[in-house]
Amino acid sequence: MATGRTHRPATRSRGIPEATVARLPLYLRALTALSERSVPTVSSEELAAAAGVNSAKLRKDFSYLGSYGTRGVGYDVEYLVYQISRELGLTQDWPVVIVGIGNLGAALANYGGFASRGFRVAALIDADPAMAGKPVAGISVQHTDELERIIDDNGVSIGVIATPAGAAQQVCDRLVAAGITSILNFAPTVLSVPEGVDVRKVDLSIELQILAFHEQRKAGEGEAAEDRLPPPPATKSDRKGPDGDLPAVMPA
Ligand SMILES: NC(=O)c1ccc[n+]([C@@H]2O[C@H](COP(=O)([O-])OP(=O)(O)OC[C@H]3O[C@@H](n4cnc5c(N)ncnc54)[C@H](O)[C@@H]3O)[C@@H](O)[C@H]2O)c1
Repeated sequence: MATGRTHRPATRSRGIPEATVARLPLYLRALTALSERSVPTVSSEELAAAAGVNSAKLRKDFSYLGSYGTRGVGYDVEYLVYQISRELGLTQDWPVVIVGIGNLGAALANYGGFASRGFRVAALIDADPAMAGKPVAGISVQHTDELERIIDDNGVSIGVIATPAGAAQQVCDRLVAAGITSILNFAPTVLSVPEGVDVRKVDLSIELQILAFHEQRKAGEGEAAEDRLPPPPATKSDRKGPDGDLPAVMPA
């Protein structure tokens, strides 16, 4: 559910548009589910439906990978899993540091989905001296004083920021100065980074606000539709007797 933009031009060096890159994880998730069910091949329509993407778009996306499928057979599931994983750089291990081990940082550290996708949590870092040495998800939390050494020792290139918003830019600057070139930011603030550093922002409250907008529109459409409807015809129960309740449809 990552949202936001990377600070990158619209196309990558190998000519794959950023929008295609953003859909590759969706295909990969759908393909992994098929692979786990030992499904050997899949049509573009089936895969598009499973990934929630338009099938013409999917075929165009796969053409960037040089994958065209076989007419009448579809795409080879295992090979596509490999191709997309390779394209996304998931065939290698990516050590990740999480900075800010509060509610969110601890939940992220405990999330098993990172490791299974090639993202190994190499270190947990927090500014609170009382946290230092405490085990979270089986890893001992280290103090921010150690940040640069930890990144260097572990060859980390991806940092996750889960600190309060007020601390995020300063943490980001230190991560970048220490050699981090990709940041996943959960703090509700916009980070400034130099050229060549990618930032992805995850903000659940923004997602909820977008849903609220759609809910409001649906409610508005419902009310407008009701306004357009002619009044329903009076039924027997509407026409209660003189000593009953008021009729729902008043006589003209
Ligand atoms: N993106 C989302 O959808 C989402 C969801 C929930 C929370 N958040 C955000 O995530 C952040 C963390 O939320 P939380 O509920 O875990 O907060 P929290 O208060 O439980 O944890 C914050 C942790 O950051 C540490 N910290 C503070 N300054 C630091 C610094 N300079 N360097 C390193 N560590 C530092 C604190 O010691 C604390 O352990 C907040 O910015 C919050 O708004 C985002």
